[in-house]
Amino acid sequence: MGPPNAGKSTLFNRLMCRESNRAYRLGSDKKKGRSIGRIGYRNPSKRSGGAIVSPVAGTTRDRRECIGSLGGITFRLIDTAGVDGEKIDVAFGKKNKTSMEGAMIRQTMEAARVSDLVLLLFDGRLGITSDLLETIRWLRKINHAPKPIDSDTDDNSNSFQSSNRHHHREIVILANKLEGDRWASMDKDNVLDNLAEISRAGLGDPIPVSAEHGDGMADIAVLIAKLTREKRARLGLPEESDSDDDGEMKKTDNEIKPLQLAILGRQNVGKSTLVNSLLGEERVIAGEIPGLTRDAISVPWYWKGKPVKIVDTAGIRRGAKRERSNEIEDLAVLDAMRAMKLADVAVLVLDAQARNIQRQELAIADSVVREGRSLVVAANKMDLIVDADYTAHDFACAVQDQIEQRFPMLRKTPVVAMSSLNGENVHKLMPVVFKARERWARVIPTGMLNRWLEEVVDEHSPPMQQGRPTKIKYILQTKGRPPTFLLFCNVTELPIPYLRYLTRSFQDSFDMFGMEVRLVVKKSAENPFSNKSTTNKATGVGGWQGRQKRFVAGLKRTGTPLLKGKRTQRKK
Ligand SMILES: Nc1nc2c(ncn2[C@@H]2O[C@H](COP(=O)(O)OP(=O)(O)OP(=O)(O)O)[C@@H](O)[C@H]2O)c(=O)[nH]1
Ligand SMILES: Nc1nc2c(ncn2[C@@H]2O[C@H](COP(=O)(O)OP(=O)(O)OP(=O)(O)O)[C@@H](O)[C@H]2O)c(=O)[nH]1
Repeated sequence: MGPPNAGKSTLFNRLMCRESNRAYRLGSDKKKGRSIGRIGYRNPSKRSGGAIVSPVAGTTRDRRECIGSLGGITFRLIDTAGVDGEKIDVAFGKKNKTSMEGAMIRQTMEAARVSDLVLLLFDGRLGITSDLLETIRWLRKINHAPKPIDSDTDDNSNSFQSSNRHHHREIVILANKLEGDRWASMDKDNVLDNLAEISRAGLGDPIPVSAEHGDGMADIAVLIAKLTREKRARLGLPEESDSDDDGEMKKTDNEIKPLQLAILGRQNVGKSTLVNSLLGEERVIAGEIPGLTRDAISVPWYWKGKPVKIVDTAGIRRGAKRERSNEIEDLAVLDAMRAMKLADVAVLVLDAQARNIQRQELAIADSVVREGRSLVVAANKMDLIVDADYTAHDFACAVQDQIEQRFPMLRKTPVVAMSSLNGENVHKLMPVVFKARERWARVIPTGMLNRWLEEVVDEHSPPMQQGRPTKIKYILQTKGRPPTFLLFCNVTELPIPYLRYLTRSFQDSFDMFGMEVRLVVKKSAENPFSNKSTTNKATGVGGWQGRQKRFVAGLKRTGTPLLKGKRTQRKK
């Protein structure tokens, strides 16, 4: 926490535990920049997955959370928006400001409320400013506010119930940007003049640190270790052993994997409003200013007892519409695309007032399926459609038609028409999302697949190639998420229209809409399971039955037996 531009996000990124925050375990930004496809961004920047860092004051808006780690201790880490005099006036009701200012301070206040330790950062090179002093006064006031039921016991639910238990938060002041010997060599008059004020606040001397260079992290580590020990003693927990936190992490790994849900769309279509409506609280900042959301905010949540990680993302404008020099917007789009790549299901939010799906939205839909994610469309702001002849159903059909024209494989993509602002039909979204994930991850029994193949080939056989009949002998699912199949044929390729026919028929038969169905053609002289000579003489198990057994066992074990096998062979 601290004034704008103090280096809070830089410190957040430094303390972020990349191991535990899997969302950030991808390769280099440069590499991902290439695969983003049509949406693209101009500046991959130096950042690799944390909060957006920029010299522009007021970059961070939402409260961003992750698991932090320092000195072997893991903890919940929160980045907040910069606090200045104006926002504090808003907080105390002295000034009526835009909903954005008010929402920013509410989010920051909530972060302070749920924390055991507040690291109050300021730019040590500037000395102590009036903004910092005001922030200190404000923090002292909220320091004695009730703390919610211990966040340790409530980490995943995100529902901070209030308790009457008063809790003292430790506030520590960090003088940032003092790398190397800057602190020792700087003229501290300005700082010392104001130290008395800080002392009066009972906050002790500032600790010189450099978030960018990592100086002073040992001091923060000692502080966190001390607080952790104290908290354990308070809660009556045994002394921490070295492996304790690792154990906790492993336990979390083994729990049911949450559904990763990314909320995507153009600016101002109502993504944040939808997230808040689903969560039933003002968790992210929503408002009429376009481009309000910047960081992709991931919120753990339970829907009907099922874990979900919902990610609100920045609105995506077409590259051409973005200002050339707007690095923050580029970074925000990059973050949104990263969230999409990690999602199981992506909800594309549209503004129903536009009547037609926009080119940019089609580009987002295209990126979602190219990345192998499952797509659901939310037609928002239906309350603003006053035309009685134009119903939610009409809109849903129009959207489906337009998507189909551009991307035939995306026909019948599920569309939910709703109004996030008044909550109408919002409850219909999550069942559709869960169904979409279930289908996307589905593994279809080989027998069922081959019966389907026989039927479709009987109905419409593949065209001859080079005067010879084309034979599709067998089909196997090599992978789910997205569904991927291997077609064993007597040719290396099947004509695209025929592949389309197979895909359409497959989608109709297995109800797999809103995702790419990947059909890979493999030339094979024989049906892979008809070779009886593979019988193991020792066990007597073999032929196609043995192969199929091993295949199914492999599929259960890894989900991608064939691809894995290939990879291993290459490595050798
Ligand atoms: N020299 C130096 N610069 C730093 C250090 N920490 C952060 N910065 C720079 O300060 C600028 C602001 O950093 P941010 O982390 O975005 O600051 P913030 O407090 O999150 O800013 P807001 O989002 O505006 O509240 C960036 O240009 C950083 O590179 C540091 O330790 N030393
Ligand atoms: N009438 C109406 N207004 C809505 C609805 N959903 C959102 N809004 C309004 O649309 C505006 C934008 O909402 P946000 O939720 O901030 O939109 P966003 O897509 O997150 O915007 P960015 O942060 O710019 O990407 C706000 O003024 C909302 O009140 C809706 O269902 N009906």
